[in-house]
Amino acid sequence: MDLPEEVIKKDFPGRGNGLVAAKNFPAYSEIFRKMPEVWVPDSDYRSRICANCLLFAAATGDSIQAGTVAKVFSCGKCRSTYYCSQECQLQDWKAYHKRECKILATLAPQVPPSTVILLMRILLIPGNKRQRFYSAMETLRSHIDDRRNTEDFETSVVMSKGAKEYSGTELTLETVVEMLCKIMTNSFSIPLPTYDIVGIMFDTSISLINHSCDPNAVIVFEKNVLMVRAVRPIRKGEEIYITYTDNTMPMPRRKKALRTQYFFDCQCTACCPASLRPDPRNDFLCPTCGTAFQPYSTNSHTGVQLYTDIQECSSCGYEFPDSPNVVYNIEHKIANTGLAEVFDIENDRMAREVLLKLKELYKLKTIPIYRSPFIEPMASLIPYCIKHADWNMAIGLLGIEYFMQDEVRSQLPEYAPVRLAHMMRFVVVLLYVILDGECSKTLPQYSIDFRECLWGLVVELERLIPTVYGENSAFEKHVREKFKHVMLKQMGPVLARMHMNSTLEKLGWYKEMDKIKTYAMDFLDRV
Ligand SMILES: C[S@@+](CC[C@H](N)C(=O)[O-])C[C@H]1O[C@@H](n2cnc3c(N)ncnc32)[C@H](O)[C@@H]1O
Repeated sequence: MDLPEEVIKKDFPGRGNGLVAAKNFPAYSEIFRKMPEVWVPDSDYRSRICANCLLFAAATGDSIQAGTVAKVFSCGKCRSTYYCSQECQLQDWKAYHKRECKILATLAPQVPPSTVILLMRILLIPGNKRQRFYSAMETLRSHIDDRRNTEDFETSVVMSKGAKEYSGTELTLETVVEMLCKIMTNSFSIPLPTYDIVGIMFDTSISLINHSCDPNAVIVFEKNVLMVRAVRPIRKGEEIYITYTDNTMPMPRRKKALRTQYFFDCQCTACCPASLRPDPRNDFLCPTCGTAFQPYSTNSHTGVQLYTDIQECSSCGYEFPDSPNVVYNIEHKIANTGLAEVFDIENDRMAREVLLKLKELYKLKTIPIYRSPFIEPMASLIPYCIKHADWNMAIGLLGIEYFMQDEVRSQLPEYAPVRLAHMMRFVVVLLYVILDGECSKTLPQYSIDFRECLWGLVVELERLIPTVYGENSAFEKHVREKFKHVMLKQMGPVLARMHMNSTLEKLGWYKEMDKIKTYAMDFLDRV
């Protein structure tokens, strides 16, 4: 394993190997960057992404959002691996594809799951390189014994059998299964700046980064280059942590997800009883005065959560009628809605159902809008609104996300990549609203100047992108180009230049955005 010189491998009791900083890193700085050792696009994106550089060949509808290449073409032999240029094709051919191409061609038109292709790529590594790679994999955790007791283990065995057979490896099935378990424990997904997950990657040094629900680092991608970036100042010798799970979930759900997927009980600063502190991700509210209270305490050694025995609101004295089961009952109501499991809105009926459930939950007044399970379902409704050109609802939901969820949620400082993705989506919707000539028809009673809002959001995005992706990233370039195009088209060159030289405050951007905020709050009351 070639460990970047900015980090040192260290063994930590209870969590195994981890990476520590070899020097001080200021907040927002890059810790290191590297190309992962192996990566594979996800099945859904295979024909829309360059398998080598991971540039996104966008359909017209997507093109506003993602960095674009003109188009991708498929490998003439297997017809299931796509590239944006011959150069990329050649690079991938030499690195991996020449050994897997025949196999994929035989399997066509079926394409194995991306995890199986990744496993095959590893099994097919030739000669000396293979020896080095396998010995770097040696110490990684597989959790194979934990996995044996899970429902999915049979599927893993079937996948391993497939990879063993296709690749013709001489390794035993048991070894291949263990390798797959290592991949499952140590691989990471590849997000675009828009937060679409387009692939899976595996790298023996990145795998060493441990988890915290209060991380000090984040992984982002610029094409096929991975960057580990500090989101807080990190001192020399301090361990580097990223987050493995949806970090917006409340503590019991995070713990459960980590236990099921990664087989450990999280004792980070956000989960540990000794350091348990107010955390908006966990908040419940007093239904009378709206004061937030912390519902959980935890015995993290056994992984058992204990609910705080709440009898009355410490602020207004409201006596909870269902004390001492207040928290349990709220949790029960959340579970009954099934909202926590909503990640995609598949059809109109589902959209209506989700809206109805959101409404019922909101009416209870005990769960804040910035907390799960409001976040995911609301975010999933946004693409649905875009698809149906329901701009009133889209702007209501985006306003809630921008003002009431992203700003309040802990762990989401303004430089969090997901916040940039949300801002980008806001920009896209405002663009549609303006370009469709829908401006005047959208929320006329609030007299919002959507051009002003769009302009301000783009300026904010431009300011924040370098903190997340570094200077001169493709994402920044893309936003700038898009922004210039819109500015020129919508305002004319003279006006556009005037805007560029003014501050957001002078432009009244905040005033216009405030109108969206007011609308979003009204929207909430009407949900
Ligand atoms: C991607 S690996 C990280 C490297 C790992 N520590 C190793 O030695 O191979 C993920 C595994 O590391 C362990 N791990 C990661 N973060 C942890 C944490 N905060 N506490 C305890 N174990 C952790 C878990 O066993 C998890 O399945």
